[in-house]
Amino acid sequence: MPDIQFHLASASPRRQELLQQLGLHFDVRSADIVEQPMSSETAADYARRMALEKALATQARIGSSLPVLGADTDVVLDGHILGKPRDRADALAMLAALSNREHEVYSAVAMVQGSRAEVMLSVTHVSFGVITPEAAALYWDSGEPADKAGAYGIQGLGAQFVKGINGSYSGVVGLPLFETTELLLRFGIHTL
Ligand SMILES: Cc1cn([C@H]2C[C@H](O)[C@@H](COP(=O)(O)OP(=O)(O)OP(=O)(O)O)O2)c(=O)[nH]c1=O
Repeated sequence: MPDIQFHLASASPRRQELLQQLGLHFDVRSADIVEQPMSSETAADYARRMALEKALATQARIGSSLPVLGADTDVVLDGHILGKPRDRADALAMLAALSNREHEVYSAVAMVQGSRAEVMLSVTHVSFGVITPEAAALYWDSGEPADKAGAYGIQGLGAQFVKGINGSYSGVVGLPLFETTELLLRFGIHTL
């Protein structure tokens, strides 16, 4: 096994898969932080802050000199942040709000090493077709929405609601690979 190049501060299996897609070597050291927007904090500032806090919390916990990567993905509707649903009712309300409309997905990635910290943000516009209450209930029963921002997964059954996407597909799934590659390069980690 080659030496690891950095630590991933995330429990998200999607983020691990996306980094593996680029052939990177890393270990997983998930961060446990409070994920709650501050009053009057914009979606962009919140996503950036969460990605950075995840990276910093893991760096402080493990005390490694290697870079640490954190990320955060949020669905944003009319400026309101939709994180992961609390329960079934919350998920059904999110899906009803997203039905037949366009929303944005804010996906931030942060890298820290020593006292150095950099953050990048990707914003993607996603338009949904109609989601009937019956379809939303069946979708919840599939188990897919429970651990995903906005209560959907574009990479799974949720793809059937997606009429169009303008931006970063990997960003919607959980880690914008264009920005991530740029960030890794800035810390001397090459993907090619
Ligand atoms: C919109 C969308 C989100 N998601 C997922 C990506 C993220 O895992 C999750 C958003 O929650 P996050 O809080 O960004 O991440 P997480 O709690 O899963 O993992 P960690 O904090 O440990 O890094 O939603 C999808 O998988 N597909 C989608 O289409």
